[in-house]
Amino acid sequence: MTLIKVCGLRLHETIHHVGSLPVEYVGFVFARSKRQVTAEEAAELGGNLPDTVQRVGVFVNVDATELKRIAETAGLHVLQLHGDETPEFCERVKRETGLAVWKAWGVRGDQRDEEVGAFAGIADAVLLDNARGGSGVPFAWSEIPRLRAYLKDTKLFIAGGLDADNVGELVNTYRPDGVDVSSGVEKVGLKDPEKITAFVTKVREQQ
Ligand SMILES: O=C(O)c1ccccc1NCC(=O)[C@H](O)[C@H](O)COP(=O)(O)O
Repeated sequence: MTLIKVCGLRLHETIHHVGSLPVEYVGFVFARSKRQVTAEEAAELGGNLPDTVQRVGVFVNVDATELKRIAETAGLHVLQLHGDETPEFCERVKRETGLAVWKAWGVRGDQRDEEVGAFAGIADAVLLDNARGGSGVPFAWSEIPRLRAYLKDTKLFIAGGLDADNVGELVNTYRPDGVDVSSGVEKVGLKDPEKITAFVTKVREQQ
């Protein structure tokens, strides 16, 4: 089964809707973004989710002490690190928080793509994304098999410009462990319940 994460949630109505769907993860963005929430807001929003849905915090280059503080306040299960965090930092944060750590990797970003292999066996998952998080733009999916080979058994999530129209092809062709969506389930900057349902339905149809 393909795991599904819906990211960038900010409103109670959307949380209720996502909580009623077969979705495994919701993401709260703590990085500077139009989707940014505070730890307190995330705690309140996340408190309305069923226990089956794990809460993922999205961070860019935040120090370990602040990560811990936000994770505890917001009740996070997973830390998604979207900046220049090293494998050593991921390992330390995992040890100190006891939480799962996902490393986001901007395909064809500042680092050589081969370096993603350094996170294999350290991060609980690697999330391949466009060079900039939350951009709504896909990267070249033809890169997926090559990058996956560096990751060995580490879980692979795909993000970046996914929507109900293209996720079926992605899942069918590349069989990632999980998919992550944000812009593709929005309408005029807000999460759209119909688009979220269409996305989840499309992913589940591929099983
Ligand atoms: O969503 C943001 O605004 C954001 C800002 C800074 C760093 C990461 C961010 N999002 C991370 C995510 O997990 C998104 O779901 C992922 O990048 C996919 O976004 P999209 O292309 O909009 O579907």
